Amino acid sequence: MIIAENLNIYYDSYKAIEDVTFELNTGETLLLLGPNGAGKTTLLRTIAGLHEEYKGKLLVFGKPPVKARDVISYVPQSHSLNERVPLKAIEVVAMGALYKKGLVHFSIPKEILKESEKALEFVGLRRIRDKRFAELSGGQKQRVLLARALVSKPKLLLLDEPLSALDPSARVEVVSVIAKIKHETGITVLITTHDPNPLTEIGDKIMLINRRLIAFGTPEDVLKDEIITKVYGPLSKAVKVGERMYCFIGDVHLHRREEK
Ligand SMILES: Nc1ncnc2c1ncn2[C@@H]1O[C@H](COP(=O)(O)OP(=O)(O)OP(=O)(O)O)[C@@H](O)[C@H]1O
Repeated sequence: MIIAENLNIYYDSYKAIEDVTFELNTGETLLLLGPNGAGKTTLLRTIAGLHEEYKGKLLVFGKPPVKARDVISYVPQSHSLNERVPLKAIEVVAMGALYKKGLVHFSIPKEILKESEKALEFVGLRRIRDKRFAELSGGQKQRVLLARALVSKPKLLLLDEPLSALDPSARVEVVSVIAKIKHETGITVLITTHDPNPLTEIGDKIMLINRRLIAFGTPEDVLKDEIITKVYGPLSKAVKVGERMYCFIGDVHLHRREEK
């Protein structure tokens, strides 16, 4: 469902992603891992059809991303909602459907309201339907944004660092909603992350990039000392605990490069 072949992504003459090739099947969850500046957001935005400066092959459901945008939902790293606008949670969710239909409404059509309530219920937040978005906790806000992304019934969900800036208990809340999306909807999910550990259980595949593709495969294939040390240095370590892989890494790579 996503095919990339010799993909190069540019910002003018700067090549942010170089010669990346991979395929992801429908319904799989992919963790996109790499240090600061590796190109994770760039790759995600290109797959979302939001950045079109690329060469090589890139197909999403057999189409160039920009032609598949009606079935893609993208949740950026930091949301762009102006929290001074007193929107209720339910209104934020409904925006996900209104945008996709190109509608600008002062009142939410009944059908969209119903779908938005269902989406809020799915993320476990029906009870805060009428609370102001700005007053929600970090974990609740992220779950409302997931509901907003789901309300348009996407086939592909792209999440940019969904756990950053969340405390550990909020992370658990958000990971359990992402797990529910994976297990109950069949939506294909791509997640960029600095830290794969909270997500290794739900990642079918991991892609490790540092401008170029370093590794692509199952967590067991990729989270190996000889692979992660290539990107994160000799102190990084992969560990298996029970059936799960974990890795100890730091965002040291680019800092180290800058010091040279
Ligand atoms: N709008 C832009 N114009 C020019 N260069 C950009 C732009 N956005 C990103 N870049 C550059 O492209 C490279 C990849 O950036 P990107 O944000 O995709 O990395 P990332 O892996 O998501 O990083 P982080 O983990 O820090 O968010 C970096 O060198 C960055 O400076």
